[in-house]
Amino acid sequence: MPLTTPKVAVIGGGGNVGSATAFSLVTMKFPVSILIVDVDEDLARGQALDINDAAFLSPATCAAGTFQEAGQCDVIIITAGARQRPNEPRSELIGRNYTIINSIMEKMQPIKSSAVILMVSNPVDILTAISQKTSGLPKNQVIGSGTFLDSGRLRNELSRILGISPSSIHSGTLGEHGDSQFVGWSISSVGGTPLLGHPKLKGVDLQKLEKEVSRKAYSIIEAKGSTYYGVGLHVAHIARSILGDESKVYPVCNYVEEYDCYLSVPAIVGAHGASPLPLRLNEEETEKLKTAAEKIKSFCDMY
Ligand SMILES: NC(=O)C1=CN([C@@H]2O[C@H](COP(=O)(O)OP(=O)(O)OC[C@H]3O[C@@H](n4cnc5c(N)ncnc54)[C@H](O)[C@@H]3O)[C@@H](O)[C@H]2O)C=CC1
Ligand SMILES: CC(=O)C(=O)O
Repeated sequence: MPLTTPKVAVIGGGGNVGSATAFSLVTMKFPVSILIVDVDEDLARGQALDINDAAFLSPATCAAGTFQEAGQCDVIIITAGARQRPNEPRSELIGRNYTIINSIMEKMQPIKSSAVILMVSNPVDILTAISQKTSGLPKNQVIGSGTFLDSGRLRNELSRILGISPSSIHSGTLGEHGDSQFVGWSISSVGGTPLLGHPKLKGVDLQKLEKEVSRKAYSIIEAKGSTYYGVGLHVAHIARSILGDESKVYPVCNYVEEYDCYLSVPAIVGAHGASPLPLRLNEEETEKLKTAAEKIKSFCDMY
């Protein structure tokens, strides 16, 4: 346990995802000082006051702050920027969010050398890569929420089919937090047994299931305009694993040397940021991962 209370900044914390993340951190009941930063300072102040009312029942505290203060936090969560319109792919947000993310990186300088940046804004894989370059932090200290949320969605669906708790199903979505994401079926298991042999999966259209999981955000955005509760809690769990150096394994967007690219594969998440685990996918899935890496790299090359 650190001797001083760790500090987390949520940049864009005035918005839906940022405030849901800050609120989730408070409900997780560990000591943390949360700083809400937003270009809309009134909104940031209002969210901080509201969330701090909830923090009364938790060891966490929440206040509004500046970009400079955010640069000195232990974990810097970035949720600022535009969100998708109905039916819009995440990758189309790059034009709107590239400038925003660069301006945030500039305003935070000098960034604390041991800080971990946790990107959430979309397109998350591309913005993670870009913010690593502009922040000047080592590659392992800049990560994105990646496909952790998609993996949660997948495990919820599998839980419904199998009648097994989602936390006991080891399966995940990999690659891009976007339309090219895919399920690592060949490395999925339950109770130490390969998932694909499970009798309750017989007759289940796995391709359809995979598609529904990858389209879940579109369905939510169509119905209510944006997604935020699910991502907020997933991001809070990633932040806690970093702050507490918990070494949890999550499929986050992290730098994978083999592909010279940021993309989601299972990684150990701790105070150092993230380090990818060796991955043994089958041939077809390896091809899908390569395709995802090429797609992400081709976008990054344009910026
Ligand atoms: N990675 C993931 O799994 C998910 C990512 N997202 C992404 O999160 C981002 C935010 O979405 P929402 O919270 O729904 O949008 P929102 O519009 O509710 O909030 C965005 C916030 O960013 C602030 N902002 C804009 N420019 C800024 C700047 N230069 N500096 C500081 N703050 C700035 C705005 O004032 C606003 O408060 C979007 O890019 C969205 O696509 C959303 C859900 C899941
Ligand atoms: C919006 C988004 O990226 C999601 O909910 O997956």
